[in-house]
Amino acid sequence: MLKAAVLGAGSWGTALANVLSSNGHDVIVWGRDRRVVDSLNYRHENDRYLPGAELSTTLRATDDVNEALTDANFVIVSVPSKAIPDVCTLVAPYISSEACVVHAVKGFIRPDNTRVAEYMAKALPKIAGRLVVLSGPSHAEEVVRRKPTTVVVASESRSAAEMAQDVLMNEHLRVYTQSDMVGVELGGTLKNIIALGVGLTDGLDLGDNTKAALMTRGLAEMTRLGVQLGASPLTFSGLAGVGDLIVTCTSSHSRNYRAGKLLASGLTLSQTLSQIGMAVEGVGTTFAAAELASSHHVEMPITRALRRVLEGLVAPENAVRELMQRDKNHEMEDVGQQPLTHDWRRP
Ligand SMILES: NC(=O)c1ccc[n+]([C@@H]2O[C@H](COP(=O)([O-])OP(=O)(O)OC[C@H]3O[C@@H](n4cnc5c(N)ncnc54)[C@H](O)[C@@H]3O)[C@@H](O)[C@H]2O)c1
Ligand SMILES: O=P(O)(O)OC[C@H](O)CO
Repeated sequence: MLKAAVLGAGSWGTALANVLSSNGHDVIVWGRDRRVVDSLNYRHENDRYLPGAELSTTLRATDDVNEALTDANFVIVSVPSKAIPDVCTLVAPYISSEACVVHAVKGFIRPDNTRVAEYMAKALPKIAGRLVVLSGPSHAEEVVRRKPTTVVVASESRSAAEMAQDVLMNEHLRVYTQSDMVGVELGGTLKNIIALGVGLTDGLDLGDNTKAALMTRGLAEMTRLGVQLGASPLTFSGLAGVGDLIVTCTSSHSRNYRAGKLLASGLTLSQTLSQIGMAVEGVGTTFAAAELASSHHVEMPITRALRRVLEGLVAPENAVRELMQRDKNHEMEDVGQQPLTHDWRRP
């Protein structure tokens, strides 16, 4: 049995803590909101973020980070990306250099557009070698109800990735290891842009062909940026790429997809975010990816169009029209596919 700490008492932190506790580990969740901490301790429910889901009765919670991290040799960080700098500062004095630290965050650190693992490795150098990224198609609402789910854990350290796999895996949650940390992190992060876009086009009733087009061409631009930032292109055809893209673009659980739909209904961005009331990582990620695309000279037309929609510079219908009217292109132009027939080799 491990002593595990989960930092973040939102939907994902709670669902992951429940997995660990159901697997027989001694788990304590740290949350900053006393009301949520009390709900976890006294009602075995997270009535703010996962109402109605019954949690393990051995799961404990605290608002004292020192208490959470004392003797913890397995730590999961599951707060929104914008909270990562503050959380790193807060935990730095207490986290053990022996701990295996898994981050389950899907976003960039603004304004520098740093990956979360990259940021954490610098902010918490003592755990850099034991850092793991957890990603993949996994809505907290389903994980907490034990629906069969698959995720990926990636690390530079094979033993850290395998420890995370052993500790988290059970008959409802299948955990794969990976060595491509950058790809696993970027797949889970960038798909949120496309889910926002699909929510918008579904909200405008543009149909299933449009959805398939956005998902497929979205995956192409996610992969292009990922490869420029050091990822393996193959990772984008795995769980952390296409797997997470499918679940986020097609599930009513997705906050990013729902945010897109609300925007299409005419709500402003701030009205949309306050109506959702939870992390909608795709918004910050759209700005981050558009900036990274421009500094790395990567073509990301969907991301660029969505950024203009979020800035209020173009109506969603017009953004779609502009995307459809882009210059003619070869589907595999950007991935360097060689022509397959003699005829294509003619100038
Ligand atoms: N919900 C899911 O199904 C799911 C699945 C996979 C990954 N994720 C990712 O997990 C991360 C966390 O998302 P979530 O879904 O749990 O969000 P959430 O909105 O459900 O909960 C966010 C939690 O973080 C806390 N928080 C916010 N700012 C904080 C700060 N400065 N210090 C401490 N705590 C702070 C909030 O109080 C809340 O408990 C996101 O990057 C998200 O993309 C979520
Ligand atoms: O609810 P979303 O849109 O933040 O998506 C949650 C997870 O990333 C799905 O894998």
